Amino acid sequence: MSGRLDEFGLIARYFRPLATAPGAAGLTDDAATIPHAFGKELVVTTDAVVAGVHFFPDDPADAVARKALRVNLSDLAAKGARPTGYLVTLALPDVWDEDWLEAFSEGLAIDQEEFGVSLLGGDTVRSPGGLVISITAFGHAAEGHVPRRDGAAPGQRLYVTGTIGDAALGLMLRQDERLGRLWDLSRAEKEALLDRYLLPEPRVALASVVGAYGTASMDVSDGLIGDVRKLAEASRVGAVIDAVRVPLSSGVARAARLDPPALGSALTGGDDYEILLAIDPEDAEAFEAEAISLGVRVADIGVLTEGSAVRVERHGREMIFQRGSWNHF
Ligand SMILES: Nc1ncnc2c1ncn2[C@@H]1O[C@H](COP(=O)(O)OP(=O)(O)O)[C@@H](O)[C@H]1O
Ligand SMILES: Cc1ncc(C[n+]2csc(CCOP(=O)(O)OP(=O)(O)O)c2C)c(N)n1
Ligand SMILES: [Mg+2]
Ligand SMILES: [Mg+2]
Ligand SMILES: [Mg+2]
Repeated sequence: MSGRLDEFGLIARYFRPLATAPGAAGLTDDAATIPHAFGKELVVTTDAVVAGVHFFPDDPADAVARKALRVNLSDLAAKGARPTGYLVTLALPDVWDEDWLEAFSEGLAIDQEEFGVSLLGGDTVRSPGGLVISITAFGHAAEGHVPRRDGAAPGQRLYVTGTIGDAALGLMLRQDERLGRLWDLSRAEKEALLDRYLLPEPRVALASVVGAYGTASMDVSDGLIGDVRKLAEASRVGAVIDAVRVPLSSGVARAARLDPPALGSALTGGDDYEILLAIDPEDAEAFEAEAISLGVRVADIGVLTEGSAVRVERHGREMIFQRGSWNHF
């Protein structure tokens, strides 16, 4: 069905109701404003999601919208920032559907409520190719408490939040449903993996704790092993990761037992949107206690070392990976 609304009708109907912040000017102006917050740092990030690359073209529109927003909130949380607002650029295929757009804007509305953010503006254009959604998100962090990727030092511990590999195995299940039998997954485990792929859970609740304790931090989007390498390289350190300590959900743990290559996929597949951070050993106990009090599971998966080698061990043996993480090219 071809759209009946024109560009501006579409913006007014589906996006204006989301522009709740005064600085968004009801989406009737050339630019938005963000008020200054004393003692805070304005943190900004952008990530695009593309049909066929980051999600399946037939994924529900509300989930696509929420994924596009959440991958950005994940980057903010990794920098110790709570989100405040965001811009959306929507490149819509020639043929679009009002039901799709309505579900898309409803998805954004749900997450605006959940994470306390407002739409600030954006752009809507026609795409002769596939659907592309680019979001730029803004957040505030306490001044001087924005952990970068380059702050880790030898002797510090490496922590990761949540569980790793659910989304990557969820994606593999989407691509080949027979894997569900090979991995002997229950219905609930299968659903959990598929859900994690469809809808990441950014660790927004942990932002201030990450800012307070992280000496270096990043979110895990491309794959744990490759992302550890990025953090280690930025910090000019090496690392030893104990694969046995990497937290796995019950579905991923069983898949890894029954089908050993699934462990490699979990550790390198990406789409986790968990936070990887370095912590001074003296702060480890306090950090763990604060994370637990916020309901976020954190696990010590290894140590940062002198040098530049990133080694992954399992029961004392080195694990070798063909690829440590996703790469677009
Ligand atoms: N086209 C671009 N123009 C400017 N900066 C870019 C571009 N693409 C990526 N970057 C920057 O390169 C760095 C790495 O990007 P990326 O791997 O996408 O980070 P993340 O995984 O946190 O989204 C980031 O600082 C990002 O802002
Ligand atoms: C249909 C589909 N195929 C493959 C993937 C796997 N995948 C695509 S991009 C990506 C990495 C994360 O995306 P990227 O654009 O690199 O985000 P960033 O690292 O910039 O946050 C992964 C694991 C997917 N999510 N969906
Ligand atoms: Mg990016
Ligand atoms: Mg990131
Ligand atoms: Mg990436």
